[in-house]
Formats: sequence, C-alpha cells, structure tokens
Amino acid sequence: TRSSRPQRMLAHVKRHAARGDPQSVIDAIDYFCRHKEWAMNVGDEKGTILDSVVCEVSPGAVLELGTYCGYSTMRIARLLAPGARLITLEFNPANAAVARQVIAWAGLEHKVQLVEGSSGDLIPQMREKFGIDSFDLVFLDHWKDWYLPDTRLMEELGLLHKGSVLLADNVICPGAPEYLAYVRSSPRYDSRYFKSHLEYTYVEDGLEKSVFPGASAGSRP
Ligand SMILES: O=C(c1ccccc1)c1ccc(O)c(O)c1[N+](=O)[O-]
Ligand SMILES: [Mg+2]
Repeated sequence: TRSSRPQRMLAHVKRHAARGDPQSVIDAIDYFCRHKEWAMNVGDEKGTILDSVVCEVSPGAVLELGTYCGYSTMRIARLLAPGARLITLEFNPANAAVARQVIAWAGLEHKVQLVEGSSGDLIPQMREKFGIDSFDLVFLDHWKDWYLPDTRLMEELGLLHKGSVLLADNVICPGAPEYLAYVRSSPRYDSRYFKSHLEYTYVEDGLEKSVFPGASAGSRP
C-alpha cells in the first residue's frame, strides 16, 4: 500500500539527518514540509517562540498534547535540563509509531515518554501511572476542540500549579475560539498572544501563552 506522509517524512529524516543530532532532524523535517509536502508540525517560525517559552519556564515536567511526528516533542526535549521529563500523548497509533522513530533518530528517547491514547482518558492517569504531581508547562497541539475540555480537566485534577504555563498552537488557524475566550476572560489566567503564521505558510496563526496564577485566583476573596 502507498506510504503515508508521516512515513515519507521519516524516510527523509533517515536520509538527510544525522543520528543523535536533534537540530539536524528538526531542519530535515522543516525542509521536507517547506519544499516537498506540507505537514502540520508547529514549524520553524512558531518553533522559535516555543523554544523561547521552554527556556523561560525551564520546566521540570512538561505535558504535550498531540505528538504527531514528534517535531515539537524534539524542540522541547532538546532544551530540557537533565532529569526533566516530557510526556507526550498521541491518539493516532500510526503517527505515534513514526514519532517514536523520529525521537529515537534524534537520540532524545531518554527524555520523552510517548503514550498512545486519548488525552481525556490519559490525563486522569498522570499521577498514578507516571508519578506526576503537576506540570510546569503544557503544550496544546491536538484536536482544537479538545483544548478547553482538557484544560478544565487539568484544573479540576490539580495538575496545574501557581505559575504553570499553557502554550497553545493554532489559536487562529485552524482556531480554538472557545479555549481562547476562556483563557482570555478567566481571572484564572494571565494570557498573551504571540502573532505568527501557520507553519510553512503566510496565513496568520499564533500561539497563546497563558499563566495559571493559582487555583485561589478568580475565586471569592
Ligand atoms: O487541524 C489541523 C488540520 C486541519 C485540516 C487539514 C490539515 C490539518 C491542524 C492544522 C495545523 C496545525 O498546526 C495542527 O496542529 C492541526 N491539527 O490537526 O492539530
Ligand atoms: Mg499545531
């Protein structure tokens, strides 16, 4: 049967990127998506914004919702301090299989735990299965109408602490209007929009960075 786009992307990585060199894997994927076949990685332009937020937060525990082929997983993992952990959730088994190989090619598998399944099912298992108490940074990049319900779930489960940062991709294109309205209006978040472009295009898109000031904020004094 015909190969999939993620499989062709992986073949391009194996042909053009150096094992154990995350930047060369990132560059190979960007080249493939810009010059051969568009794909929905966060990309190089929004990727530099993601990098700057990761460096600013210097998180000990990161949750990524939506692994896809592992591009943003690598961008985050390559910047993590020794001992810091990244858990990434992917719903689609075929994409997860490609992502595991991309992450391994970059030599970052020891920093990443890739879990297959639905975020709605897995988020409630974070404590018991992964020993995570709370997340310092969450990168939301999965189905856009799951951003809000999953955020509410993390709040209710106490997985966000004072200062936890939510960084959401695609808040303009394809868009996450309910999520955006929530984080921008709720007294629970200090939210800021980083204007950019949809990966590998001139269409406007951007990342929304929302800092959780603590569960007490927004409740009755
Ligand atoms: O939903 C799409 C999409 C919709 C239609 C066609 C192709 C992709 C998309 C586009 C850009 C993204 O950065 C992204 O994360 C996604 N996604 O699926 O999560
Ligand atoms: Mg995206």
